Amino acid sequence: MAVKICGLTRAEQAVAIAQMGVSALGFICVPSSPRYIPPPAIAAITQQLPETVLTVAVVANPTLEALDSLIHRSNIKAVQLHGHESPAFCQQVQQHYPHVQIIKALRVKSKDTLESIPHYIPYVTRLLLDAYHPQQLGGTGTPFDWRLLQHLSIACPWWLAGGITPENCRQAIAQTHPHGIDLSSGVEVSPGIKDLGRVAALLKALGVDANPTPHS
Ligand SMILES: O=C(O)c1ccccc1N[C@@H]1O[C@H](COP(=O)(O)O)[C@@H](O)[C@H]1O
Repeated sequence: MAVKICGLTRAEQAVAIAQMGVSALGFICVPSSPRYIPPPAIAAITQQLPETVLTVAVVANPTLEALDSLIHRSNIKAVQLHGHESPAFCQQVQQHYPHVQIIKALRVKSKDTLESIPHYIPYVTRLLLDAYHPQQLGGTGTPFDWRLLQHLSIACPWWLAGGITPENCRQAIAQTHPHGIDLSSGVEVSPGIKDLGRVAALLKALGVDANPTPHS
């Protein structure tokens, strides 16, 4: 089970959370977010992380030029497209950056959202199914109706997001069977500041072992 903790803004927290055994760390590059962190600050953090951690830049409706600048300045391994990006745009990103993993987030409003999934599959590394909120792109702290995923077979790796917490993570996984989970506000003290005790509680609930020590 992959575990991504998103919305990091502090190097010491990113390093500590990586050492706790998470698979991926996310950095919000959407300027309107209270968790926004600029690309040079991301680069300063990612260079301190173990190679094994997937570093993810979260963007919304970027141009290819903006993505180019972000990828070169932030030293990340994956982009999370969290806006209204089309399958054709994902294909362009894939062609331009074959070495960068593509995570396409779909904000699940109804069953109709899920009908677009097959169109994205050829162009993404994995999908992320997050909650829909009319005013917020992400980091809402609200789960969507997981029953919408019942009887749905998704033919590519996918992660579940939206309101996951240490308390509900096991139920979320049991009900939806994702390949990974992604949390932000459920393990936070305040936007961008993580609660390491809650991250530890999450990993304990999931039975994830801390990394061995080479990076400590
Ligand atoms: O966290 C944000 O501020 C944010 C802003 C813009 C796009 C995505 C954002 N966060 C993503 O939201 C989900 C889940 O968050 P939560 O656990 O419900 O708080 C996660 O994928 C973040 O990458």
